[in-house]
Amino acid sequence: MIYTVTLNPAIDYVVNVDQFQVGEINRSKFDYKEAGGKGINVSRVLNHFGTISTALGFVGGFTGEFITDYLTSLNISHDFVSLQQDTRINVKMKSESEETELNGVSPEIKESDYKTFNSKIRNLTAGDIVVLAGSLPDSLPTDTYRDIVATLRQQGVTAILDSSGIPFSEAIKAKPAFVKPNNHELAELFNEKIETEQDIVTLANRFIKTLKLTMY
Ligand SMILES: O=P(O)(O)OC[C@@]1(O)O[C@H](CO)[C@@H](O)[C@@H]1O
Repeated sequence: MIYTVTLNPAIDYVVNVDQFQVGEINRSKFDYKEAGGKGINVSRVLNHFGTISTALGFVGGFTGEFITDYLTSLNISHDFVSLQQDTRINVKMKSESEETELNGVSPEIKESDYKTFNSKIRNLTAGDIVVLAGSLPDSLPTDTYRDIVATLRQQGVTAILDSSGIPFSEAIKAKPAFVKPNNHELAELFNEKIETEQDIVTLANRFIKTLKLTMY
């Protein structure tokens, strides 16, 4: 069975304006809301290609309800832990030439919430595949992905990771089966600048060599 984990999901509020102007009233010409967060997006794409997955993570409040209703309407199975505080709202402002994003504050994950989530992770078994994707909520420690990956590996579960910053550099120590750093994440990991395609290749090779991981 495939599972996706979105510890920090969001309602993505996508707003289209002609020319975004800072400090002015910008009027949307077309907008919509959808369930977002990188793990949920993986579940949506898998669903599009007819592959079943279950979305795990945390949702809360009316925004959390929007997310579960949205996934249910697409026939995507989900088993989130319910939080007291609202799931965040991320605003994606699309203008003619560029996109500006404003990602909201994550709700608090209490110790008891995390325990409930962790017991779901501990119930997974050999042969299962888990995609862990996106940022961590502020209330979770930066080694959270590392712990999850280590637990999954012990259980014979394949862990796939797409994250960034310290949570990513910590998690790769637990050796997930697959990772997918983009150019910014690679540069951040090695504290280097990427200016050319060759820089990407060089850092990617260094990454593969030093960490003995598979990269796509
Ligand atoms: O704040 P994070 O977790 O890094 O990213 C969250 C997010 O920006 O990533 C997805 C893909 O862009 C969106 O659906 C969502 O709003």
